[in-house]
Amino acid sequence: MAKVKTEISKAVGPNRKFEESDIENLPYMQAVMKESLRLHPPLPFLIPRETIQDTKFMGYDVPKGTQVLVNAWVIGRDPMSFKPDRFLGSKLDVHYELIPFGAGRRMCVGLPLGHRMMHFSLGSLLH
Ligand code: HEM
Repeated sequence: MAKVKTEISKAVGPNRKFEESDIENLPYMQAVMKESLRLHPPLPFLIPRETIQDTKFMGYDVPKGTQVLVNAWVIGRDPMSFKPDRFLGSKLDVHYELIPFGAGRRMCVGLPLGHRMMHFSLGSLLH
């Protein structure tokens, strides 16, 4: 928390409000958000999907019409320690590195908006 506040103080200063354009200059705050989403995904099972045809996946037969859930909560529990630095320098949309918004061609189309809203809210609060 102290590290994010210091970063915001340096980038924004005391004489104006936090602005959306400040987000790109706050790499540590972005890393904190990624680490928080990894450990606490808002949609722990993402969005349920259904197979449209009989499928063989990693040796398993998955019949047509099967509901498929991805347990992002469990996937994001390893490692358990809160260490934002692990995300410094990474991009949110890197394939399968971070999956609270899903992955692949049906991943969240609202990612850019959700991403901005979350960072803007957190940045404004801490500033
Ligand atoms: C923190 C904010 C959000 C999170 C964590 C989130 C998460 C997700 C997840 C996990 C999926 C399923 C992806 C998959 O199956 O691979 C999804 C799909 C979707 N999201 Fe979001 N979402 C967020 C914000 C938004 C916003 C702000 C919008 C719209 C303005 C939005 C619109 C959609 C739509 C339309 C889909 C369906 C995409 C498809 O099936 O092709 N989401 N979201």
